[in-house]
Amino acid sequence: MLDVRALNKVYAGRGDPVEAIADLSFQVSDGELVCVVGPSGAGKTTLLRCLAGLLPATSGDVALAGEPVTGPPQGMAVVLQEYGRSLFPWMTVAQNVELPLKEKGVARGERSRLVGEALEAVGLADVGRSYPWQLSGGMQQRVAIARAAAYEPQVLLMDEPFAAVDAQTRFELEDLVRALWKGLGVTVVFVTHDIDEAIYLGERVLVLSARPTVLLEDVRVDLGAERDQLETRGAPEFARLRTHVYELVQQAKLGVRSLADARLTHAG
Ligand SMILES: Nc1ncnc2c1ncn2[C@@H]1O[C@H](COP(=O)(O)OP(=O)(O)OP(=O)(O)O)[C@@H](O)[C@H]1O
Repeated sequence: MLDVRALNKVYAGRGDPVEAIADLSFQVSDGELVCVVGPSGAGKTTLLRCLAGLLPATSGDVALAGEPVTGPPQGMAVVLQEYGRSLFPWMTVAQNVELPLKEKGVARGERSRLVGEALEAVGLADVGRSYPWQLSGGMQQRVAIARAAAYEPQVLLMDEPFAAVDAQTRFELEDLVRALWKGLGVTVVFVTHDIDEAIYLGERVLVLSARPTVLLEDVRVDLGAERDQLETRGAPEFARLRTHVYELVQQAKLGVRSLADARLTHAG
């Protein structure tokens, strides 16, 4: 579904050029949920923006379902951290969710059905007529997720979407993403700086090096399809994965740029 080959991104501004991404190649299959972690400034947001067609690559290719991504493709939806800025305050919740469907050319009756279903799916069936600013931060982020879900994208890109909500809400939203992912069969790429979140959510975790970014390891997460905040996070395999990914990120911060060079003190 997503094919990233030899992606390189250099920001060439007025000052010295900044090489954010050195060389990244990976694939995401149809219906997979892949998380991306790495040290701060590792180029995670840059990668997501290149995937979304919001930023041109300096070299290399990104393809969505075999088609090169040269601008924002129809089949993608993006959810960002700053829900406050991604919803229009003068539109009701339902109008916010409906807007991309209008732009897509979906007929009125179908739009109303999709908006209703999406708000229902995120547990906000009752607030369609409210305005975003009347809702809590967690609820606003649910609206942003409902808007992405209603659009029925092939690929959903999420950039630290839960960084600004409290821990309790964050757990609920993580379970919502897993439920929507399963329900919609959508392909998800989820960027986070939170290692536990990446492991809890993902089927794979891509661990990035520090800038300029390369892929340190593509870690497979075998925690089963059904995940539970208490049970899954308490499982020995979760602890093993967390230790492994934590060590990799620490090594990345020290400048390690390949798995072969990483000094991992814990087995596995
Ligand atoms: N528009 C820009 N012009 C120049 N440099 C930029 C620009 N945007 C990002 N960078 C630089 O590219 C590098 C990667 O930034 P990016 O925001 O992608 O990292 P990140 O991994 O998402 O960071 P964080 O985890 O802190 O959110 C950083 O060194 C950043 O300063």
